Amino acid sequence: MDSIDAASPSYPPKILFVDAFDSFANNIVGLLEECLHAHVTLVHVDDAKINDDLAETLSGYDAVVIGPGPGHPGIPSDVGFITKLWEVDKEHELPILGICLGFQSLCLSHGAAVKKLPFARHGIVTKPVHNDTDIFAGIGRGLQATQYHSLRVDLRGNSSEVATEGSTFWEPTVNCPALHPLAWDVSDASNGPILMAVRHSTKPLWGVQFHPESICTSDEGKQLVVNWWTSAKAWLSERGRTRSLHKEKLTSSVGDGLPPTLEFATAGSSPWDSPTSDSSTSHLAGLLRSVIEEDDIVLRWGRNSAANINPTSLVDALGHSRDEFVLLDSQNHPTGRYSILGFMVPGKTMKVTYSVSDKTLQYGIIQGNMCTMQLHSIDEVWPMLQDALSLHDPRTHEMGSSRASSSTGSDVVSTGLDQYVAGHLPTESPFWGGFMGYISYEAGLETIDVKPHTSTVPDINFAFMHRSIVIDHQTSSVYIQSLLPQDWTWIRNVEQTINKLASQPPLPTGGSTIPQPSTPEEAQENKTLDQSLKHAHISRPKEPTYRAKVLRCQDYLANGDSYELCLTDSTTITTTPQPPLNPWTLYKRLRANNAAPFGAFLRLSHTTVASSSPERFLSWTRDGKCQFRPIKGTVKKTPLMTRAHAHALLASDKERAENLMIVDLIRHDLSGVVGAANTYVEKLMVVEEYETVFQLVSVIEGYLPPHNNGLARARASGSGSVSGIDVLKSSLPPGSMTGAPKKRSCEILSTIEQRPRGVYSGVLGYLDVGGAGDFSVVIRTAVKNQLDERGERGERGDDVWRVGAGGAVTVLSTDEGEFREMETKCESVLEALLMPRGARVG
Ligand SMILES: C=C(O[C@@H]1C=C(C(=O)O)C=C[C@H]1O)C(=O)O
Ligand SMILES: NC(=O)CC[C@H](N)C(=O)O
Repeated sequence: MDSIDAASPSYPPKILFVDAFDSFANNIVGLLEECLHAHVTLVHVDDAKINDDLAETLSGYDAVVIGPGPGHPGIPSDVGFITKLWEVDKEHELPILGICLGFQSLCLSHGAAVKKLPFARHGIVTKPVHNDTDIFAGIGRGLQATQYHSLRVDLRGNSSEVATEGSTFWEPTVNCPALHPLAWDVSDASNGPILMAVRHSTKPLWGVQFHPESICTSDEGKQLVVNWWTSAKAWLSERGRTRSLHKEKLTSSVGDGLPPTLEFATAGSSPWDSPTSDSSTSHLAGLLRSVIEEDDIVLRWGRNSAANINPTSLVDALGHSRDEFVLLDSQNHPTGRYSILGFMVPGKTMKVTYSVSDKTLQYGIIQGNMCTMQLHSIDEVWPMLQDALSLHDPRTHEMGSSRASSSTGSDVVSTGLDQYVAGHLPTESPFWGGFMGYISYEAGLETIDVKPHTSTVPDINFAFMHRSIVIDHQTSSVYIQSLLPQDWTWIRNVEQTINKLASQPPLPTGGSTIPQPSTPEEAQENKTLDQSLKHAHISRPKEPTYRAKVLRCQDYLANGDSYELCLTDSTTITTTPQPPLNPWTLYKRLRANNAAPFGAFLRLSHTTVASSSPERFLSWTRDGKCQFRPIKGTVKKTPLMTRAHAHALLASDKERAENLMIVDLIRHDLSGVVGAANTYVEKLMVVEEYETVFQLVSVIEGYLPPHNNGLARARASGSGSVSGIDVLKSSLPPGSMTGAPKKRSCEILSTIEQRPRGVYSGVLGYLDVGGAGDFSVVIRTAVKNQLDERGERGERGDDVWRVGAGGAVTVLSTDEGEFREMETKCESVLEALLMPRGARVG
């Protein structure tokens, strides 16, 4: 058998990373890659193959790192095969570093007790004391370390008689003679000293309770990892330990490779009865592509450079307000630069929906037959969407075009329109056409293998928009765009409408300075809206019930099952059929009273969404720059709440801890796809001001690696190069709506909330044919589903709107405080919907 000298400096270490389903694992992998240039293989604690053949697996590695995780090291399902690692025979022994749960498991297996802390430490940054030896050598006093734990290691074990043994901090106890304490947290008198690190006296085993990979752990965390590997290498060379080369790879399991079965919902002949002959193209993508008979995919577009148009006025002026359409409506914030409208075209637009509960995909061109496809999982949806987008990328066709005309490609003018601009696409426009719609929270749950409650709304709900209008509020430009052949008439009509609107006095744009409705029609619309809302029945979450749920969350937190739980609840507004409530008028009122950078109106496949979200989930540009903007930390605006006071409140341990946990979680989500080397935190916890609240916001960014970057690709999906859609699907549901670790937190929330969240807590936005995307987190939003649970219209025709709201529960929360926070968020929507336009104060 070939072997190599693992201790030789010329070989990068091969490290087996054992993940206990934590949401920080990829950050640790990144740290090992960065500090040690290590090749890291990530496996999960429940990996049956490794469990059965541990010794054999270990022979292919130089060292093992055991990561953090939810739960208790004494619970077999929480730690899986970790416990076996402490018992491997001498021949297969390897250096091991245990982090948090890994550390606790090491100590538990060597005689320590693991107990609940009186006050759990989640997202808290401490300065551990250490005596500068072993893996702490040369680290000095500068170490700041993030803690994420509810449990503590007690080297005195459970026995009270030995409580006085090991009375010095730095010596082993009678119970754990093999464990040498290396560091302590003595910052919190109510908890007393908490053990922060140990090493084994004879075996190459180390453990740390804190998280060296956290964004708030100082650079000394990296030094600690380097020190560990130096000691590990010394042990390996002393042992003459070599790893065998034929064990280089552990392959992850792949699907069964069966194609999905295709059925048609409607009997009889369909123009698309058979899937496309090109097997690399899905039927969905082929069907959509067949709408455009031309050979070339071309974006016809024009720009009006002098019109900062109100998008809602444009919808009204174009006469679309009662149709199905999607508006992404940005107001009042630098992040809300673009508003985007996507319109449906009979016989052309494709609708796509996916349902998590029966795993069916439905798609078809509107006014044509719908196809139903039974899928094995949601994983099959993404490549179909990707395919459809790629087939419509105008860049792949533009160069071969012979009909190039305008050399400027700029303003639409009244002559020369019957040509298209080739070789010159509007690169400043972030969307050229493509899918617009949402992905529900439950769809996100399916991606992380958590059983969802059955929801009545479609879980993926998109339409492929050939026609779109992009308004750049920063430059006051409007892009009118169509991927349909010979669509200049539409473009010209829109242009004329815009010119007409631009020549009118400006309409209100939102915010507290809004005047009363300016046109008689609008006044009438609002009057009718007031009448239908007058008899609306509002059912809010009950305070005692919600507060009890907060306390239940805190029980889970205290037990170590989660570090943060984003608890939510739902308020319903039921309106009577007469007079019918016009959702579009309702939305216009919402945006006027609660202006937001990621507002949206969507009417698509039986679902209506009126959103005033302040939060971007994820955006990515065509050249691959990804951005997450999680919000965590909320302070209500009142006349007495100054900016300075809000800053002070948002600088508290509680708010910063909430935010930190999500930043680390999102670094993990993003780096799992693009690699840690391409992931960075652009802004850490800055205060932003919105219509009714101050929020604490962080910005995490990264770059999609160039095509065929093996490392990132291998971790993402195992095939092809990575795209923004890979980042999107790997980051659902949004971390700011779940808590950390994501999977366990979602399972807990599902048992506490006992209902689906639906569109709320999902993401809403677009996937562009040129490869860009932008999605908000669906919060501060009202959602109406036209159908009841049986998929039928309710008997009396009542409309039920749901407004979800919640907040992150940590051990530092109070049940009353959390109830008030949920109420504040919910009321920001309810008041905006129910209050006459412009009546908001403060
Ligand atoms: C849960 C909601 O908001 C989320 C929770 C926040 C928090 O805990 O501070 C802030 C913004 C959102 O990520 C909501 O608005 O309903
Ligand atoms: N981050 C962790 O690994 C946490 C370990 C354990 N679940 C605790 O809460 O103490």
